[in-house]
Amino acid sequence: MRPINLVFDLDGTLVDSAPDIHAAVAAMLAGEGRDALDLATVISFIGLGLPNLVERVIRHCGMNLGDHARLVGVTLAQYNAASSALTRTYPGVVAVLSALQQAGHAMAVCTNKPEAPARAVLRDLGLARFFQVVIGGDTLAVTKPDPAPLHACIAALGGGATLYVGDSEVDAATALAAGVPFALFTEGYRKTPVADLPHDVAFSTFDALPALVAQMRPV
Ligand SMILES: O=C(O)COP(=O)(O)O
Ligand SMILES: [Mg+2]
Repeated sequence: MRPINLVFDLDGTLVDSAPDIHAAVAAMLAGEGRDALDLATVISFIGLGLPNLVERVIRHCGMNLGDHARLVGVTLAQYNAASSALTRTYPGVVAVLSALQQAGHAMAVCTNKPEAPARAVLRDLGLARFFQVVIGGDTLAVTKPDPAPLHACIAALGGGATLYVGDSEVDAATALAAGVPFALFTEGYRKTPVADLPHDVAFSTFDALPALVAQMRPV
């Protein structure tokens, strides 16, 4: 098997981070004198980064969009204070990343989460050592589904054959826009049926990923 590049999405792919995102939103809402949203509602807002998530919360709650920048700041501060307290890796993630690293694959994270908390989550959950490159939602001027963050990850890994691994509509669109093969993790935060999400391969448990990587023909 020839080593390839593996680029991973973070939220809903490597880690179930929704409980901490939910808590940060709840703390922000409490500061505004409002009740928390339920977890499923917050999960439905994850995918296009924190500023977009806060905008969706504001619209959902009938709050003032003029407060958007302030509420993004409040939510990010809350999240930075506790970005990994309730966040867990999906089963098998650490063992599989170890095996893939051992096999010589170069690996990166391409997330719409801001870079600082993305790095904190990776560090706190023992994942940082697997990734040569981390690009977050505020690293470049554009975010996924623009293909630039994924292309920047691949370039930073030295170019060459790459598989992008993600859980959501945004990831499928990013892979298509970038012209990169896409492996869909089906147990994350997607809202669309698997059959309706463009993907090359799909998997529901991480122990299935190495075999899918091995099947990839380097181009
Ligand atoms: O922060 C988000 O909204 C999504 O993050 P992700 O790109 O790691 O899924
Ligand atoms: Mg995701």
